[in-house]
Amino acid sequence: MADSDMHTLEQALAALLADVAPLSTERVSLAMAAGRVLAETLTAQLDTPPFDNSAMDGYALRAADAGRVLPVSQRIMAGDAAAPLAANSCARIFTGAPLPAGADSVVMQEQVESRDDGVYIPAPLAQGNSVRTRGREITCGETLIEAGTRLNSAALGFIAGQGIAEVAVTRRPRIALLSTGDELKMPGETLAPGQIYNSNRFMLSDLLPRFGAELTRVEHVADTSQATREALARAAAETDVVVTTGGVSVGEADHVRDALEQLGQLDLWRLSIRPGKPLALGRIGDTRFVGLAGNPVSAFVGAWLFLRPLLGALQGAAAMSELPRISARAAFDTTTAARSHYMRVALTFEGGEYHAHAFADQDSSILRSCVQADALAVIPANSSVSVGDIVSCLRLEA
Ligand SMILES: Nc1nc2c(c(=O)[nH]1)N[C@H]1C(S)=C(S)[C@@H](COP(=O)(O)OP(=O)(O)OC[C@H]3O[C@@H](n4cnc5c(N)ncnc54)[C@H](O)[C@@H]3O)O[C@H]1N2
Ligand code: MOO
Repeated sequence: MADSDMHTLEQALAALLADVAPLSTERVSLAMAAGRVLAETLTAQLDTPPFDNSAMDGYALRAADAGRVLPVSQRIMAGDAAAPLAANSCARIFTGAPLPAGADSVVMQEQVESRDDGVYIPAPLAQGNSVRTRGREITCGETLIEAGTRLNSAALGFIAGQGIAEVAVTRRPRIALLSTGDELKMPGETLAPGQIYNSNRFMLSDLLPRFGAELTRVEHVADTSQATREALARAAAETDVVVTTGGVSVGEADHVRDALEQLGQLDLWRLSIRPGKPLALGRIGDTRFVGLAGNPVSAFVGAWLFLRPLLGALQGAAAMSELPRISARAAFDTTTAARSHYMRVALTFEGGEYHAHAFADQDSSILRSCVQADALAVIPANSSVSVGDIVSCLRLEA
């Protein structure tokens, strides 16, 4: 097959995402919602903060009363209900405590002088000083968080601040991870001559749940056409996405594409990208199929470039369709041929700009090149890059 038969990354992504609809929704308690994608737009149910309150430990008063000694008429802790402020007085108040009716400002305690008959509060004092007003963060009825947002730690806290205990989220995509290759053994087993350990299984078992997937089947498949076909059929029957590693190239033990074509359809094969050229996309019934190339770097990069957007689309998370992009100054030289190169780079920030440092050996079998990587520098096909050139980088953020 000629290089001209290869598909671009953009063509492959378009084919992969063309008809993906978000999965069904379920309600989960907020404690279980971390990393999930919101399936409803949440509306604020109350003003936060729900009442005017003090930003400081100090004294609450009418700003117009500053510049004299005021007796302390009450003491208000966070969690107390405050009585209205007595005329010509101030209230001892602590951070988060409600402002008493009649007060319009707070002075931190470091700025007052204690006297026998009260506290001297210096003038001038601005109305609203050190007061956090009701609804400053959000008011009842405003949009709290949009549907399609992946819930991060701050979002969970923000939602909790509204007293919301349960949210509707998209069901996690069920995924089967099948490794192929008779040369593979599990860590802990003894290697016979010619054998190696299964790296992809451990790498992807960690990575795919970070993209929101639930791994419901993880298994190894023997290199025969029958075993491959049976394993794909079993996996497709119970999952939303079947992912395989290895067996998609042109070797005599590469049975994955044949099995896929017998059970379903191959939508696209062979990409003009490095690493990951033999990547195969397809479907078995309603189940999506992604066949990652077996070289560990190819599987790693393929997961970031294809499985993250696919899992994002299945969860209704638009922001997952593309990795965040930054510009960086190359700290390496390179030249590409017919395939665009997704180089693994470590980013540093010096002199006001990012610098991309490429691991020296960028072969697709060298998983070590990914261990320190925090981005993929995208080098277009048939181009060259010299030290100091600006390159576009995709950040590896799940
Ligand atoms: N004649 C050709 N040969 C190859 C081509 C080609 O176009 N023509 N493409 C090369 C490229 S590029 C890649 S990438 C590989 C991918 O081939 P497969 O996807 O079929 O993968 P395998 O042959 O099964 O394995 C490739 C390599 O990776 C090792 N491997 C596989 N699985 C694992 C695992 N789970 N953990 C660790 N290592 C794994 C495997 O032992 C092989 O060394 O094909 C080239 N060949
Ligand atoms: O496409 Mo392969 O992943 O370069 O070695």
